[in-house]
Amino acid sequence: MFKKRTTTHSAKQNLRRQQLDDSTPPGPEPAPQTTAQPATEQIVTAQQPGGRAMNDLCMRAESLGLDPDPADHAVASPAHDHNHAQHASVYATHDAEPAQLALSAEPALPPSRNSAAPEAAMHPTSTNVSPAFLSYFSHLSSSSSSSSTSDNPNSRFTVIDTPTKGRAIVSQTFHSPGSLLWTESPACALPTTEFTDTACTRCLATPKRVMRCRPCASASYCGIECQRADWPEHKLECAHLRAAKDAKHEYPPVIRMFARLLKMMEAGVVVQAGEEKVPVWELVEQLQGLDLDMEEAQQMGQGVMMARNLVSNGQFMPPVLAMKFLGQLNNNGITILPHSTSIDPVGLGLYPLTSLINHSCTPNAVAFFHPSHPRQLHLRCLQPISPGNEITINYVDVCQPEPARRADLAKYHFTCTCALCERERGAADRMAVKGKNKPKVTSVLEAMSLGEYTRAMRYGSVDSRLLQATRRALIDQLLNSSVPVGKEPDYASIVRIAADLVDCYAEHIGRGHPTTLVHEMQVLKTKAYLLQGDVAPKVSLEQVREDLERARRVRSEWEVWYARMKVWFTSEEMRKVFSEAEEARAGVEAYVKAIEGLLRQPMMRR
Ligand SMILES: C[S@@+](CC[C@H](N)C(=O)[O-])C[C@H]1O[C@@H](n2cnc3c(N)ncnc32)[C@H](O)[C@@H]1O
Repeated sequence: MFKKRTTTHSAKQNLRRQQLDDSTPPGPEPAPQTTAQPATEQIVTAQQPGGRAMNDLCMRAESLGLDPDPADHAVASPAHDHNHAQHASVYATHDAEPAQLALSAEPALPPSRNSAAPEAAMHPTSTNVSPAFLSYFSHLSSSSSSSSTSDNPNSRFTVIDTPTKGRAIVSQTFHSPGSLLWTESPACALPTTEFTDTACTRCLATPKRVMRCRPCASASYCGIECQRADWPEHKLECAHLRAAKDAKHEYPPVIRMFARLLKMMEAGVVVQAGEEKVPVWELVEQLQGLDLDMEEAQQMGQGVMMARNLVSNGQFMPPVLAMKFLGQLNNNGITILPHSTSIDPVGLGLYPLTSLINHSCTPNAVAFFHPSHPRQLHLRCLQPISPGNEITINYVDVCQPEPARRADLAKYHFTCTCALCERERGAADRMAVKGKNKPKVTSVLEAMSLGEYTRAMRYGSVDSRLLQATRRALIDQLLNSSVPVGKEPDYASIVRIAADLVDCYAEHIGRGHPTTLVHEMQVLKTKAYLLQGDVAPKVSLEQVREDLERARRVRSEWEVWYARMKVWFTSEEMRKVFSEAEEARAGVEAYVKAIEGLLRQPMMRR
C-alpha cells in the first residue's frame, strides 16, 4: 500500500528557497559557483511561460472530446496498492560510437524486393509529425559529431503513416549490418528502482561511488558535472522527492519519469534543436498512446495517483489527460540495458525519435547503450537495410516461442504479423491438425533443448510455467555463475543447453547481435570452466573427441565474433567488458591443448 503524502512545511520553505536561487544544485559536494551549463544536446532551462504546456494539452484534450475535469485539480488521492510496472521493453544493449542521423520529410522510396514493410510505401510522408518534431530530427542529424567511415554519411530516414502500425520510420538508403543509424539523447531518463542508489541519475553509469543530492537524498550522481547537468530538471522535483520520503525505492521509474516530465512541461523546458528550441511537451505530445481497457485504465489511474504525490498537492493535470500521458509513457519508454549490467536494465528513457520505430521479431536494428554513458542511445543496423525498408527493433525477448511473444506484445496493443510469427503460427496450426504427433516431453532437461521447449510450449505436454521457470533458472545459472547445476553435474547436458540457447539467440536475432554476443561470452566462460574441469577420466574416448571438436569450433567461431565485436566496440571500456570472454577463450584453448595431449597418449590412440 502506498501512503498518501503531503508536502511538509519545511519542504515548502526549501522549495521557495530554491526558487529564489535555483541555478545551482545543492549537494554533498561544494555547490557549483556558476549556473549549470546545458550539455551539448541537453535540455536547457525554461523558455516558455510556465503552464503553457498544460493549457495546450488541456485544449487538445477538449478537442479530442476528453473531459479535463478541472474541478479535480486539487483532489487529494486516496492510498492504493499499485501494481503497475509495465513499460516498453526494448531488448537493448550497448555501443560506443557517435553517429549521424539525417531525417527528411521526403516521401519514402518504393520498397525494395525484400522490403520489411511493403505496406509502408503505400502512405508516404506522415501527416502526424509536427514541424517542431521534424526540427528535432534535423537537429539530431546535424548535431552528430562524427561518424565512422562504415556509416553512410548520406543516410536519410522518413517518417511515414502505415495502414496497420501507425507511423513508421523508413530508410531511404542502404545500411550494412553493424553500421550506426543514429544516436539520441533522452527527453527524460531515470534509473530503475534496483539501480536508484548505485547509478548516476544523470548519465546512468554505475561508478564505484555516487554522491547523493543533499536535500532529497533521492538523486545520485557520479560527479559534480552530472549533478549540474541534471539540476535544471532535478530542481523541479527535488522538494517533492524530499517530501515523498523514499520515493526512489517505492515509485516505479515510469511514475518518477511521469512526475519529472510533468514538471518539465509545466516549466516550459525546451530541447535545443539546432537553431530552434523544441518544447519537451511537443516531443511528448506526439507519442502514440493506447486505448486503455478497464484493467489498464485502473492501473494507469493508480499510477497517476502515485505520481501526483511527486508533483504537487495543489495543482495537477486533469486525470483523464494524466492517464493518457502515462499510457503514452508506458507505450514508448525504452528500457536501458547496457552490457555492464548484464540482464538488469539500469534505467528507463524516453527517446522521442527512436520511439517511432515499430517492432519486429526479426528486427533489422537494435538500440545500444554504452556502459560508461548509458543515457545516450545508439541505434545500430543488424541486418542489411535497403532503401524503402522499414527500420524495426524488438520490443520483447524474441527468443521466446510465438505464444509467449504474443502475450508480451499484448501490452502494446498489437499482434505481430512479422514473417517469423506467421511462420510459427502456421506451423503450430498444421501440427495441431495432426494432433497425434504431440511430442512427449518427459524430463525438464530434455524439454530445455530449444526444439522441445518450443514444441512443449505449443502443445502443452509440459506445464509451460514450469518450463519457463526452469529455463530462466538455468539461464541464470549459465549466465551468472560457473558452478554447474546440481550435485552430480551433467556436464554434457549443460554444455548442450548452453549452446542451444546461444543458437536460439543467433537464429532469431543474428550471430552479431550484442545480446547473442553477451550470451555467448557468458556461455563461453561456463564452457571453459566445464571443459577445463577434470572430466577426462570420466568420459569415453568418443566423448573426448567430441569435446575436442566442439572446443575447436567454439574457438574458431569466437574468433569470428570477436573480429566483429572489434568493429562494433572500439573503446577501451568495451575491451574491459569483453576481457572476461578473452579469459574464457584462454580457458578453451588450454583445454584443447590438454585434450590433444590426451589423444597423443598411446592408450588413447584408437
Ligand atoms: C513505440 S510505438 C511505435 C511507433 C508508432 N507506430 C507511432 O506511430 O508512434 C508502439 C506502437 O506502435 C504500434 N506497433 C509497433 N510495432 C507494431 C507491429 N509490428 N505491428 C503493429 N503495430 C505495431 C503499436 O500500436 C504500438 O502500441
